[in-house]
Amino acid sequence: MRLLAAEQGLGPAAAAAAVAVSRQAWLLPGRQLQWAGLTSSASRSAAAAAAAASQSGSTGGGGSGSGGSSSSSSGAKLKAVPERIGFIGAGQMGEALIRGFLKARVSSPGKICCSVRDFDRQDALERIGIGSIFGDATEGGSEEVARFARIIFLCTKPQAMPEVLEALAPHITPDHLVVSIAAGITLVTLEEALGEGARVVRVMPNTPSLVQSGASAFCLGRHATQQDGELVETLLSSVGFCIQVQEKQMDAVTGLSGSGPAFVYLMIEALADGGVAAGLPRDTALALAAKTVAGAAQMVFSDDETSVLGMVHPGVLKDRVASPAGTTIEGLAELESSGVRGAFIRAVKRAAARSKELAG
Ligand SMILES: NC(=O)C1=CN([C@@H]2O[C@H](COP(=O)(O)OP(=O)(O)OC[C@H]3O[C@@H](n4cnc5c(N)ncnc54)[C@H](O)[C@@H]3O)[C@@H](O)[C@H]2O)C=CC1
Ligand SMILES: O=C(O)[C@@H]1CCC=N1
Repeated sequence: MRLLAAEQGLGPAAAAAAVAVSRQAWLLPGRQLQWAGLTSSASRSAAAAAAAASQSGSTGGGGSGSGGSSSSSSGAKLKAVPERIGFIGAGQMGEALIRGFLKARVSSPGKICCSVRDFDRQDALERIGIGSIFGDATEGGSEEVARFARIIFLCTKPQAMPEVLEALAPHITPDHLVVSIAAGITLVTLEEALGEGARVVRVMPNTPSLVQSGASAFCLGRHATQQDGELVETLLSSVGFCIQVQEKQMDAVTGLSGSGPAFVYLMIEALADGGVAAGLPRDTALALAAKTVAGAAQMVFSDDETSVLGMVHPGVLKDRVASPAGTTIEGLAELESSGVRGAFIRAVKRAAARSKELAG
């Protein structure tokens, strides 16, 4: 059994560092995950997640420097990506990624271009310093993006993808890497639309990427190289946790971590409502609710004698909160009798099923 840092006579800072080191040792790169369905790169990503959680709030700093290295959300040094990056569509998720990349300094405004359809998007991008803003992707924008950038993120709605892919296809060369974040749109659809040999990666990010706390999964197309995978991993790791999965798992990822932030916001809102109902002012209730959710999530990545792969089972943590004949068990009983557990399971399954439907 490992000695706790405190038992070794270390102060709080050294103790924290020792815990981080022991966690990293537990999650050494290359350590094989035992869980089914996760690829080997998952072990690197799980280590990043554990480290990220142990350093909550660390973001790699603001600003928009270029070149050199940057910090991932885990605090690890990342190389800034030298390739120019294009975005086709920059709404909620596209802008979250752009802002996240800039905050992490993995790219810089001069190395990013966007094709946008609306004036409000153009204004929003200009405000964060993006200078190369082209028009609608179906009206010349995609050609300009392909000329400017070697990595092209497709960030339009799935329903808009057929026309976007059709407009982009003639301009894709073997030098381009195309990264789609569209829910449901499969690698085969992307590859067939973009033409033989197109290097494609399918990603499912989520909006907390904006604050370097994203959770993303990706899978590689037939012609994407290992370097392409590493490049995408570098970009996604700069804005949070990232894991490589098999494509057949992407709908489940979409239902869980893609849509999941909305489910959690609903939970935070409801918790805050409960606080108000119990007598708290709204702002106090909301702050307590959100901090409770963030802290509870962080605890899953804490290191103790029960942790596996840097994670403590939430059931163990739940039991530690609930005192015999106390307050928590009363609340838990209410949640269970209301079917909340089943509701979350069904919500993820339904969102995953919708992702599959979007494939067409
Ligand atoms: N919102 C989220 O939390 C997540 C979204 N996604 C995926 O990201 C994609 C975008 O979703 P959102 O950002 O939520 O949608 P959004 O509607 O906020 O953004 C899409 C943007 O694409 C633009 N657009 C549409 N057609 C265009 C064209 N021909 N040329 C240039 N721009 C065009 C729209 O004007 C809009 O600004 C979707 O495919 C979705 O499945 C993936 C993960 C999470
Ligand atoms: O709601 C949607 O369809 C997108 C995909 C995942 C999150 N938002």
